[in-house]
Amino acid sequence: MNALTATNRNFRYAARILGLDSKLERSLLIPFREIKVECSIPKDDGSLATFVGFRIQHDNARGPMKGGIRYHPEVDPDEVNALAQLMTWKTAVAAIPYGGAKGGIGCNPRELSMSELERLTRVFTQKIHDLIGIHRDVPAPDMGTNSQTMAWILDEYSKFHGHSPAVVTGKPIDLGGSLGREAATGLGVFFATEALLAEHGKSISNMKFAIQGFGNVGSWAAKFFHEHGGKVVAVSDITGGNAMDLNDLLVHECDVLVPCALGGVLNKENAADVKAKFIIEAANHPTDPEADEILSKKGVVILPDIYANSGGVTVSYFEWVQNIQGFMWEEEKVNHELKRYMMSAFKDIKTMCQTHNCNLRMGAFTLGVNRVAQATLLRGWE
Ligand SMILES: NC(=O)C1=CN([C@@H]2O[C@H](COP(=O)(O)OP(=O)(O)OC[C@H]3O[C@@H](n4cnc5c(N)ncnc54)[C@H](OP(=O)(O)O)[C@@H]3O)[C@@H](O)[C@H]2O)C=CC1
Ligand SMILES: O=C(O)CCC(=O)C(=O)O
Repeated sequence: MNALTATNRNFRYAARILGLDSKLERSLLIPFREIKVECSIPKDDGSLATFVGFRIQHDNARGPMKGGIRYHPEVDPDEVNALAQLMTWKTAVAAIPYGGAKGGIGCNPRELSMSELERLTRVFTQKIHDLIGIHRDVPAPDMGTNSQTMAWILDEYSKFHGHSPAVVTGKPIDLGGSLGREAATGLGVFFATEALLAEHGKSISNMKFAIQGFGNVGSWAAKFFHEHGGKVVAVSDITGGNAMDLNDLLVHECDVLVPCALGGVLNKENAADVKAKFIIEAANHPTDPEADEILSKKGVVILPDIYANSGGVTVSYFEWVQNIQGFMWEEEKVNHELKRYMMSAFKDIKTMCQTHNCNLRMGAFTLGVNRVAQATLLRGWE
């Protein structure tokens, strides 16, 4: 199922549980603004290459829009739309004062040199600079982008608007980045997993973990599970897994499966074969609604993306706050606050699950959607 269809379906289900007015539902579903730009750059050999860049700004009722920028060959408007919408519910679940956005460029960063990536990032920034901003829309890294990408955006944006470190998060520390942001999504995944397992009378120690994707999120999550006595029995990146086929990892014998790469990897083709008892959605929308149904019938507990991977955007918020305060926090404080936010969101999700007698995905969706709906109603439409 297409990522947008799947995300809309989850939203509509949550809206029905909450009894939202249909006009409000429609207003929350339609993105605030969709930006599509042509990005042409000279390649290192002098030839011309043209890419398409997107920034979808989904909702700003609760604050400036926030979300990563992805460089990947499969980036398309529907996927970016879905990811932007997920950011709106995620920032609300995390109780941080932001809306949601997401961006991306359809390109293969592995096939571009550093100088080509820099030119592409600068051209994209030139095309969107007047639509992003510290109190408008604040990008961050996602798949295929990193702190260097953010440094180029910051530099290009600052040429138009003056030095503006808070316009992006996930920056290098030397440019105003936050201590702890690099590890934050993985650390948040760890805190979230710890909270879920505790609910089931279990702990990280001695549980077997299979991790798909070994980039920023997957590698940090694996490190934290390992350091706390978890057994990481399988990992994979795009080139393969440790002694197994790429897709076999998802159905590998383990207690906890942690997808940390692309969306839609758990679908009706493989869901029945999943052996894990717990799935921690560190990636965005890794589970198709059809797989959701199959897995829940099997009794698999799924911790949804809009909570499980919210550690990244939470520490992005701390970075933005530090930039605005002009004061740098110690890493201990960042991690302590991250744990506090993750625990508090878990408690709020559980309350929604009890109130509405629903699973964790709908607990998180109803929590996020309700907060955004309330903010929208309070602001009004005049
Ligand atoms: N970075 C962040 O702060 C946040 C990221 N996320 C989500 O987490 C996920 C991962 O993001 P991030 O770690 O930043 O991205 P990275 O680009 O750092 O890493 C992605 C990883 O996935 C691997 N990969 C790509 N395709 C496949 C595949 N088909 N099978 C197995 N592995 C694959 C890549 O392999 P290779 O290196 O070989 O290309 C790489 O190891 C995404 O869904 C993202 O949206 C969510 C919240 C915050
Ligand atoms: O750190 C951020 O602002 C956004 C992270 C992100 O893109 C995500 O949570 O999916």
